[in-house]
Amino acid sequence: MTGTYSFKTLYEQIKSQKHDFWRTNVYGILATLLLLPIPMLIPLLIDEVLLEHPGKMTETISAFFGSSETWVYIAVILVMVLVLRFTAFFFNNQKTFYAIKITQKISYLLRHRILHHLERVSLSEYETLKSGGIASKTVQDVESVSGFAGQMVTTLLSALLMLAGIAAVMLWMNWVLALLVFMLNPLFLAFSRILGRKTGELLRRQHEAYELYHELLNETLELFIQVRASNQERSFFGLLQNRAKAIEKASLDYGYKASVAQNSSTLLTNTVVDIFRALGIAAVAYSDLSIGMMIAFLFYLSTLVQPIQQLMGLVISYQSTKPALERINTLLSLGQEPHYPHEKDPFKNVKTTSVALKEIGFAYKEGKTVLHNVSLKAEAGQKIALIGPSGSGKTTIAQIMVGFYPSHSGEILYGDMPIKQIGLPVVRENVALMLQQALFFNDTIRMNLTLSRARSDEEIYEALKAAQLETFVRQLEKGLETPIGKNGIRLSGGQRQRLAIARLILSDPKIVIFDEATSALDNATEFHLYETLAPFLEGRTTIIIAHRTTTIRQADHIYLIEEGRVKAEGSYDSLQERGLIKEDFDKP
Ligand SMILES: Nc1ncnc2c1ncn2[C@@H]1O[C@H](COP(=O)(O)OP(=O)(O)OP(=O)(O)O)[C@@H](O)[C@H]1O
Repeated sequence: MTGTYSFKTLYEQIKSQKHDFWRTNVYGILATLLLLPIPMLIPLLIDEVLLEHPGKMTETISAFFGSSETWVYIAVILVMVLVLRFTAFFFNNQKTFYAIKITQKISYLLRHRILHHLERVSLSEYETLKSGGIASKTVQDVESVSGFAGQMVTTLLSALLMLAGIAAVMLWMNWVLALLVFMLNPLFLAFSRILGRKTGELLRRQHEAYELYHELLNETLELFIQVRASNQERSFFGLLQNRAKAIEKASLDYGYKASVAQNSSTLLTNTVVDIFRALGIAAVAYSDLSIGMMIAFLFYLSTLVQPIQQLMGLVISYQSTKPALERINTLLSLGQEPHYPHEKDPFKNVKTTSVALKEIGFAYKEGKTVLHNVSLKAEAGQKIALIGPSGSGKTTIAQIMVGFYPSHSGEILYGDMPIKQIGLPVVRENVALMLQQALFFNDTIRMNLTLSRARSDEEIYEALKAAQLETFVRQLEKGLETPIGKNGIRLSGGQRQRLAIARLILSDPKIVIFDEATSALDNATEFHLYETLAPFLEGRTTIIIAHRTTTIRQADHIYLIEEGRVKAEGSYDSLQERGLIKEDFDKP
């Protein structure tokens, strides 16, 4: 399911719901056919009853009911009209039900497609996204597109049929007037295209204003503490106020002009109806058109307004759906992670495995190489450490190991098997990357530990114990069900890191990569934590990225990374002898 979404895709999706599509149309057609004769029935009574020109209708009623009383004619026709109207009402409701079903299905399919695409979006493309934009695209724009689909399903066929039916009846009544009426139709549609283009552009601006507002609101609330600590509330909320004002202006522009467009089309159609009313009276005065027929003709003329306005509305919303589709396509055209087939499994039936990078070259942006021919290896069960100054490329190496940025040169091997034959989901299932800054859901301790996987309380407490957090959690009134707040705000920095470590233990990976994962702890706590973690890490390939000498001392082998290159490697003692280990790499 790749590629962009177009009107053709929309059409295919409507078509794929064949049964509901046909039900909508059959009910629509039935309702239209039932409503079609209504405008003619009562006016015919004028000619045949009031003006005493007996015709087919009165003859049939007399033959059927054996009475020529005026009230019988009126009552029979009234009952017929009411039966037709109520049955059409029932069919119209059925039509609406199936049309809404199609519309909602299209909304769902479209959201499903966007979410499916986002699920596998490449990290480099993800970094360009703003969450507010995604929210408005997946909510407002999807609604616009599915709303248009619904409008098309309900109105297109029945409006055309109604138009054709009324045209036929009017031609039969007075072909000159009818032809005049129908010659005006293209004018109506051209007029609505112009209106549609104008309002479509204004709607696009309104959506853009919403998107800018959502983006900033999301970020400001996300980083609220930072904003407050920097005493920048006034500036951020000031900017938000400006964006709220921009929404007001864009919505006023769109709301007003869309309503003017709507009123203009009503005005145009009403004006035309008025002109034809006058022409109808002229036709009675100067031709053989009867009064009853003229009234019927005028009723049809008023009825004609409905399908014409429906078609005009469709043309207008086609124009405003175009920008919504364009915006949705900006999401659908984001690059995705490559799909590597799962041909080999180096993690199967082993406790751990080796990991190696072979001549990795990588740039986030073209021309700005971050890694130059980096080669390194951790044998199965070995602990290696990556050290080096800030910005030298250590985190990038860790992220490349788990396939976050696949557009690199060189090879990544697990158990001597290339990552391209293992598949990214399998690698991530078995290799845990502990981030510098662990991220948490605004949910309970349990959910943040298990990430919704099924785990027993016993397993969870065991992991908490290994991460030295068991006593703390047991003392909490709600225990594992305690909510930790937005990004774990109700926990201390150290508790957050320990929670992340408990999560790691619970996921039982074959390889662990610590990217400065314990940097928020003080020296003694960190030392103690690695000591506690020792049984868990024992025999598991471990890669530690750290600044502190206490952390890297436990490594079997150390790589010194500088400016994206492996500058030196060896044991802690050998590097120290060469004067390559500094207590703090960021200090000159
Ligand atoms: N997502 C990104 N997009 C563009 N450039 C990036 C991105 N992430 C990192 N960089 C750049 O790549 C270089 C290496 O960064 P990296 O985070 O790998 O360094 P590091 O050695 O882990 O640093 P630190 O010790 O401070 O965490 C830096 O110049 C950084 O600015």
